[in-house]
Amino acid sequence: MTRDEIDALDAADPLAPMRARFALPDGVIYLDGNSLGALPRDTGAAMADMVSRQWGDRLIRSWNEGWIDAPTRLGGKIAPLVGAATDEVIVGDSTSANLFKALVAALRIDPARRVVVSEAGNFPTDLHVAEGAVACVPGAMLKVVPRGEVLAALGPDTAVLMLTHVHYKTAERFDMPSVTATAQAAGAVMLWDLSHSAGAVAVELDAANADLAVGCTYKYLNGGPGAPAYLYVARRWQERLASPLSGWMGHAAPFAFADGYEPAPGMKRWLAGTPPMLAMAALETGLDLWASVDRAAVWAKSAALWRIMAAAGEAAGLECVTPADAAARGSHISFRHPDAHALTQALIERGVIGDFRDPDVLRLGLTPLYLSHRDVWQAGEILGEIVRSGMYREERFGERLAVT
Ligand SMILES: Cc1ncc(COP(=O)(O)O)c(C=O)c1O
Ligand SMILES: Nc1c(O)cccc1C(=O)C[C@H](N)C(=O)O
Repeated sequence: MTRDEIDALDAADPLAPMRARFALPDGVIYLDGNSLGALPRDTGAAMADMVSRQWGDRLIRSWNEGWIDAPTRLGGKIAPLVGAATDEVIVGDSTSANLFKALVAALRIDPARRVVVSEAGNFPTDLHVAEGAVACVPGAMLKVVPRGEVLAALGPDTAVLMLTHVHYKTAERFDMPSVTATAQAAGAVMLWDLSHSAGAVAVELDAANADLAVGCTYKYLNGGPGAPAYLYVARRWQERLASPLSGWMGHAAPFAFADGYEPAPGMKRWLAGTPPMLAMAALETGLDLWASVDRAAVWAKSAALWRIMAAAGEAAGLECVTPADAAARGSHISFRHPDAHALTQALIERGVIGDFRDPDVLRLGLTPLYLSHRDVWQAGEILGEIVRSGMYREERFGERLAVT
């Protein structure tokens, strides 16, 4: 595509005004919003209000002035982004902790079903937490198989199929309705990790008849580093499942201060301890940005941005490991290259921030809310220059960073 054609796409982009809602540094093209989303401009003021007024002035009274309901209120704001009803999503804890709660709860449904099935190469925390969860349930075990074998691995002993909807490394996307239906036909509960999906691609949990889902909010939802995660439990399961982390905030009457635990009705039972209100304030600002956004325009722009970067990668002779079919991928693009780490570092030196995923993947996140078509095109031009010139082989790009 020519630069004029790219600029015409920006001129017609209904999401173009959203960019001004983010504080992005000058001289940077940020292609890592799939790891840590950009800072919304309103977040600073919202945090200042949280600290000075809500905490400083209102003190403990703030719990009755919006704090105590934050987990369900924010869950309700995430619900439309994942195709759920507002009373099916709650915000709290990390994705890792929510995975644990969901897995143990699902393993307790039927003592004859003791196996958690997942994909080799799933995001590490999913597999690590599953290891820990099965160790807490007598007789339970984890079966990790290659991606193409997950459905064949389901059997009469399967309790849960746990998959990440959009793969963190390759951006491959599972077909949620058909995979869910296959898992359920085998008698298993389906647990989706939506960390790379929500705010990136259309997700319809209720329409897919999903059972359980988790996801993080610091990527496409722009909640800030370590922002609280969310948990979805389909309505039909809500009174049948209970959290193994039975903390007081999930009690039916926390302020009755009872000795015995009685789970709250609905989603509140999945809460454990006190919600982190400073982090909740930042997250709510990120979520509120989505209220006025035409989601169909986001999914369409994601596909358009992807095509621009795919063309640049192809022109540079890079091997793309992300599916070309828009329905079979998320909103990032990954290239395999033996010097992917050095390429990532060389790009960062030129102002294009992407990331490296071990052992050989250069990963570029394409966030439709704040990237223009021109940004992605320009990043593609820079990528081409770096590859063709071979400058990424220079010694200074050889040093491995602790966090990539
Ligand atoms: C698929 C997936 N699950 C989970 C996580 C992270 O979980 P946590 O927020 O608990 O670190 C990530 C990214 O960090 C992820 O990509
Ligand atoms: N959560 C992260 C962190 O605390 C440090 C560095 C990266 C992350 C990430 O979120 C990684 C991300 N989930 C990934 O897909 O690679």
